Amino acid sequence: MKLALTIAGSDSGGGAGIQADLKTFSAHGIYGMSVITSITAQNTMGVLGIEDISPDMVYLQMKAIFEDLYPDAVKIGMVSNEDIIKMIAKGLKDYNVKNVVLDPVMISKSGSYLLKPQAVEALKKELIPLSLVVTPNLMEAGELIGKEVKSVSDMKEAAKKILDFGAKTVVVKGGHLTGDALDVFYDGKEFYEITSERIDTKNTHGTGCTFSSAIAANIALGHDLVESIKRAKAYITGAIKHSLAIGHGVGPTNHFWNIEIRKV
Ligand SMILES: Nc1ncnc2c1ncn2[C@@H]1O[C@H](COP(=O)(O)OP(=O)(O)OP(=O)(O)O)[C@@H](O)[C@H]1O
Ligand SMILES: Cc1ncc(COP(=O)(O)O)c(N)n1
Repeated sequence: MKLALTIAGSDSGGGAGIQADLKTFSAHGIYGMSVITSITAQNTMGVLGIEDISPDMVYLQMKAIFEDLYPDAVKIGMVSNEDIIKMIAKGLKDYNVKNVVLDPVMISKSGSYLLKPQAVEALKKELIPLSLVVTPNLMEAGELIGKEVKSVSDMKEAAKKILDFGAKTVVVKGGHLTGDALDVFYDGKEFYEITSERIDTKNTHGTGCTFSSAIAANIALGHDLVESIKRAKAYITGAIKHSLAIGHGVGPTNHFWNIEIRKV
């Protein structure tokens, strides 16, 4: 059995964060574990409140996992504040963690800050250098490099700059562009454009969480990075295609679409 860990925030509505990550791990046949950084009261319409977990408790969760159930890959999502970021970086170093997928979550689709704006520098300094792959969307890439990212050539320029912060590789996600859903992967040598059809739906809550945890799941399964990203892209495209029109706002991605039972 392969093991994967998500270090992220809880989404009570089940569409993003820890809940999306664990569903993604399960759908890949992987045993999922979690380190919760923050609890959000959230649904498809928005975030009602956020309560961060203490940095010591974040570290203790990491200790509990790394000293007993060492994961094959780790995904990091919402990290909320500078003290939590520093504690996660300490844990990753103390336990010599290598296969880290960092989704630099900053603002929810509904507009709430999931990372304090003043903590962006800590994220850059402490967590990016410990990551195998960083997966910013257009806005996050822009915040990281201090310049708007609006086109495929901007995405390539951003990927290069993010590599300079110490990431080993980067995927800049183009989910918020128009046209095909095009992401750019850069490994320091080659650029890859990863493209799928754009699905016409408003129900995209949790797409970034699902994509990054699918990359981690495929790494845990033993695939190389390019293959893991390709498989994760196929997975997120299916999860958006079958997304759920539930709740009154932006519905979530769906993880269990391939088994259908129909009375005939
Ligand atoms: N409508 C869509 N159709 C197909 N693929 C999409 C669509 N929207 C996003 N994607 C893909 O989903 C993945 C996640 O990208 P996106 O840019 O939505 O991330 P994100 O903004 O970080 O997500 P989140 O807001 O959940 O954090 C990318 O591979 C992107 O290309
Ligand atoms: C706990 C948590 N983590 C991440 C997201 C980002 O997802 P989205 O941008 O789709 O709202 C979220 N809303 N909540």
